[in-house]
Amino acid sequence: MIKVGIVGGTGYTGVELLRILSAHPGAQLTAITSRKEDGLPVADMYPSLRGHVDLAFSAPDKVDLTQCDVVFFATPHGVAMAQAPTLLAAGVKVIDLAADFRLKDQASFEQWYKIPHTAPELLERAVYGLPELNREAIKSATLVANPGCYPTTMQLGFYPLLKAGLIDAGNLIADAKSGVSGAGRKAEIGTLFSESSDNFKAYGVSGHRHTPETSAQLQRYTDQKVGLVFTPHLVPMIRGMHATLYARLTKDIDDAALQALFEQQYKLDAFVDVMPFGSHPETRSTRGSNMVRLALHRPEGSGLVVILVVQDNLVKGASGQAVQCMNLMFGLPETTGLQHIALLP
Ligand SMILES: NC(=O)C1=CN([C@@H]2O[C@H](COP(=O)(O)OP(=O)(O)OC[C@H]3O[C@@H](n4cnc5c(N)ncnc54)[C@H](OP(=O)(O)O)[C@@H]3O)[C@@H](O)[C@H]2O)C=CC1
Ligand SMILES: CC(=O)N[C@@H](CCC(=O)OP(=O)(O)O)C(=O)O
Repeated sequence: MIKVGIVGGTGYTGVELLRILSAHPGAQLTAITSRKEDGLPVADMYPSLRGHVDLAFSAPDKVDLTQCDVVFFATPHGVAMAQAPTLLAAGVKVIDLAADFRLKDQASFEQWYKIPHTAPELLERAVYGLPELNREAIKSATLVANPGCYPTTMQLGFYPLLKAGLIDAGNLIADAKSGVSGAGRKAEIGTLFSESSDNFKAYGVSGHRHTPETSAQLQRYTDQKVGLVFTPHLVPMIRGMHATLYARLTKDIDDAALQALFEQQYKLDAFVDVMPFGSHPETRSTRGSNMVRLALHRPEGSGLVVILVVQDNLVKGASGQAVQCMNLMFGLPETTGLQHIALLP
């Protein structure tokens, strides 16, 4: 059994890790930290886990995480970089759900995240944890940078077209919407019920930190200079993410060939569903599951291809993807513990 530690077990991605890992046949939950809930049984805070998780939260300084085989950081940016060096030196694998190791360039990290990077020597060692595009590297990784939720949708949608050289990489547009759980469990005015329900707004329009993350990753797959305009929006739902991606086609290709390109690309990927051409994937078709569903469209006379991508921001956008990486890092079948079917309605 893989001994698992979770730093930040009370947050939304932390409890999602608990939900998935408590039913994972190869994982043994060993330590779960919280600074505020030290000593509280996990199931007292989250009754859905009664009978499944019999551990209590521990203050981070009271647990020896070096006894674990892998530690997940479900914490704000800056926490994993402080603790990863010690854990890695002790032979513990680390999966960070935050952004500490996603950008290879320290200056870019510090510019976008507004905190100093305290472990820049680990940036090269970190492997970007998007299995569909980086599977082999993840298998031998000791430090994984789990992608952001929006970047997962953008990369999986644009990648086949970029790799095939079919689009103008300098003019990619992503218009994306997230449920409010994307902002985490911490108290903030913008996520109050009376602010976020019955309301709809864009944010981060002039610059969001997921733009440099996505551009840097997409740049690996094309010789053209990637240019991306990304606009996130907050929608009044709890879970779910919908990205509408636009790209200009630079080569002649018919609808059937476009569809075949995506089907061929993802035919071995259990968690990417290429829906029939012209479909309209719904966020609820991924709710609680590790699936990404996508569909292609060609608006009449526009010269554009539109890719619709949906996922659950807390599962494929965060904790499910992190467990998918863990499975690869420990030589388990990639789908282990991740085959939940989405909740409907
Ligand atoms: N929500 C989402 O959809 C996604 C989130 N992410 C990223 O995952 C990370 C976690 O997100 P989320 O679960 O939403 O966040 P939450 O705010 O819901 O939870 C944060 C957790 O971290 C703990 N924590 C906070 N500060 C510290 C600290 N200094 N040291 C140790 N533990 C700390 C908190 O518990 P306590 O205060 O008790 O210690 C809490 O358990 C973030 O970096 C986020 O950007 C990535 C993809 C999607
Ligand atoms: C709705 C909402 O607020 N979403 C978050 C993204 C969550 C995520 O993926 O975060 P990290 O890159 O920080 O890990 C945001 O836009 O900041």
